[in-house]
Amino acid sequence: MSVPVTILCGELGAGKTTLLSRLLEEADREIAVLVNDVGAVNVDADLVEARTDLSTGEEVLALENGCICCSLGGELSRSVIQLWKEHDFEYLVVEASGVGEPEPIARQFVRGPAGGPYDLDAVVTVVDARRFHDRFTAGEHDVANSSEATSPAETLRPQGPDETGSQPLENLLLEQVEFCDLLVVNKCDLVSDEERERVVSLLETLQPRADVVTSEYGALEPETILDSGRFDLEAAAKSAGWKRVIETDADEHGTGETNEHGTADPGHGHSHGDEHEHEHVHPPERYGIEVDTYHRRRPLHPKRFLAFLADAPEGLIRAKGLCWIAGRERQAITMSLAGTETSLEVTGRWIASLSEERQEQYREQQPDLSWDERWGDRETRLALIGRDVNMAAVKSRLDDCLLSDDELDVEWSTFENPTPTGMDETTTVSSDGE
Ligand SMILES: Nc1nc2c(ncn2[C@@H]2O[C@H](COP(=O)(O)OP(=O)(O)OP(=O)(O)O)[C@@H](O)[C@H]2O)c(=O)[nH]1
Repeated sequence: MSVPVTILCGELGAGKTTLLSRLLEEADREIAVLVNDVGAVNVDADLVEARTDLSTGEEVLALENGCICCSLGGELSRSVIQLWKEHDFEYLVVEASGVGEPEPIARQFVRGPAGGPYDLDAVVTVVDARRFHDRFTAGEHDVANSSEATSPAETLRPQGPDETGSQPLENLLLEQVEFCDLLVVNKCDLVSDEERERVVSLLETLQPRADVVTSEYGALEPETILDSGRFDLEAAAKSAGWKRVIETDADEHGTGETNEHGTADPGHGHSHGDEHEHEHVHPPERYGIEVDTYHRRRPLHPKRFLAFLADAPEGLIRAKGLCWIAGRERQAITMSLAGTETSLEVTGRWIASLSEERQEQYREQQPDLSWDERWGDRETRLALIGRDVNMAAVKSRLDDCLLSDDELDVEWSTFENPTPTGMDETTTVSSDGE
């Protein structure tokens, strides 16, 4: 029988090790642990080992070569298969590095060789309630003095992949939230009841599919974490709140031409009574959290768009989707804004930039593909999630970034354009003035 696995994610210091130590103390079964910590390999392993009854401690295995997600190709699978062959245990917990993306790790247990002996039970993300609150839901008075506008030149940071991947930290944090089955809001002793509720509410918007539990020092019943049977790769891959918002928008407003600028302004894609409604989706007015979409079929001016990102509206917590930037007629660029950081990454190619023949092939395969006579599939379609933010003003500022009629007629390649060109290339922009 395959061994169930729980993957434990969360930012550095969120309380993963604390939770795990309690789990090992309280669970009445043999649990093996795979620990991986960037730059501090073994520290956690020692800690966990010291707190468990395992006589040899051998069941705690540390990946020596750094980040799980960077050595995914082989080492993770090899390690867990070796562990399974050489030891006798009933459950495996993988404590993922605080900077890893959970999805590739999860895939190893579903599609990779580790899928044989193991069965992924759940991906659990631990959130530091205090830090999450301060980072993403701070009220106006908290952020008032951090809003000095900075020029894009000062804040642009082109990045390549390094040991933390190519993503800014806040983006990774939200990706860990958006790809999981259970969210543990830890360190609740450090927030007020209202702050806690605000965090929970925001998490439910960012990730409507996950269950949310709160804790202090990771004090949870083992059964909350283990044997939940929650994991479903397809559902997890589609579950991020921003993806649902975009899908609902596309479903409701179709794919065809809309009004001036090709605007498909959907209002709120998640209102109650909507047939696309899912469990946990809550009224937008709760704690001032709002969800909206932005859809235009007109390119963004690179410089104005970057200036907007460098001075992003304070209440905008999450914005994600594809953008069409003038001068990048081939590159479909994914914009991912998380808190004060935005990454722009080339994640594909517009079909409209392919040969006629290939375009036809693609369009036959995707009959629902949104297609414009003039621009093909090029468009900007973003999900917007914010708190106490004037969404109409956000969209109006985005509209100011679109090319004017006059600009549509000039050569777009003459625009100064620091946005990425190559596949997987990323440019990051920070709006916190750092
Ligand atoms: N106040 C408070 N402190 C906590 C809580 N949970 C954990 N801590 C403390 O926070 C610090 C970090 O906790 P860890 O469990 O090591 O966090 P981690 O997520 O494993 O951190 P990394 O291994 O660095 O990724 C430790 O000093 C813990 O004692 C909590 O609920 N409240």
